[in-house]
Amino acid sequence: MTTPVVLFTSDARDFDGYTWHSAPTTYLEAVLDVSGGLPVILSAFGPRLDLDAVLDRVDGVVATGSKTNVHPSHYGVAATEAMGPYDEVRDATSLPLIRRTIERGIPLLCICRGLQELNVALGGSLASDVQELPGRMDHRHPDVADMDGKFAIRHGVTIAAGGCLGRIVEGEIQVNSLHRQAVARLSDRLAVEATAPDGTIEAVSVKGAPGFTLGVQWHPEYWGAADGPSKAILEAFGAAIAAEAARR
Ligand SMILES: N[C@@H](CCC(=O)NCCCC(=O)O)C(=O)O
Repeated sequence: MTTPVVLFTSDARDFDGYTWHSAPTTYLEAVLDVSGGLPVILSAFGPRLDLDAVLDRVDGVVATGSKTNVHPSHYGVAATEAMGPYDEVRDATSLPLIRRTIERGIPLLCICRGLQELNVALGGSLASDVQELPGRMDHRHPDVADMDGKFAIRHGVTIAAGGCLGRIVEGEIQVNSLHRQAVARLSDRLAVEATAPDGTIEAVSVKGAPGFTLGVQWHPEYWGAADGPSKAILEAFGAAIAAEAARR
């Protein structure tokens, strides 16, 4: 069987006089090493892209995390500087990519910003600085310099029984947390798959989706091989992309 090919979203980052279309290596390596997919990064050229031309050639899609936030104009809210930073070329690529991937039944894994994009792409909205909302935890990463500290496992989430995620992991699991935005109005096309103790939606799936579709607010890619639930999620995505490769 040929190796499944997995498409990754990219961020537009300015460095050394260029704009780079890039994705963090942790997501790429987790899919390569745990899910068994060949990682390919999609350029963030938005409407200039023929998405079907690339989706004809892949077996899965990953929408990665990012420090940047989905531009609030995509969910009917006026943008402020405090709600940034933004990456509008990423939005212009990821949001239609997510919708078309779901329509075509191609396996889709959305992580952190990716979950937020999934909700917005399907008509939902986001809340900013959730740590400032009454009764909510601080979901931002710890104020430390090292990446292992930033991505440390540090709060529980309760998995909804019998759902897409519930068939992969059960009960309560421990996860890392590096976000200041979260789902506000959940798209009516999404089902809640996990919640944090403060009620923050931590995982979703697409109701009636023809293929594997999972969004998680935490980062299974970072401890992909070492952490049981993370590995189970990546392996379940691996099974879905392998089946897609065999079908295609
Ligand atoms: N920007 C959004 C999404 C957060 C996210 O994707 N975090 C992963 C990267 C975090 C980092 O490297 O600092 C939000 O803040 O909610």
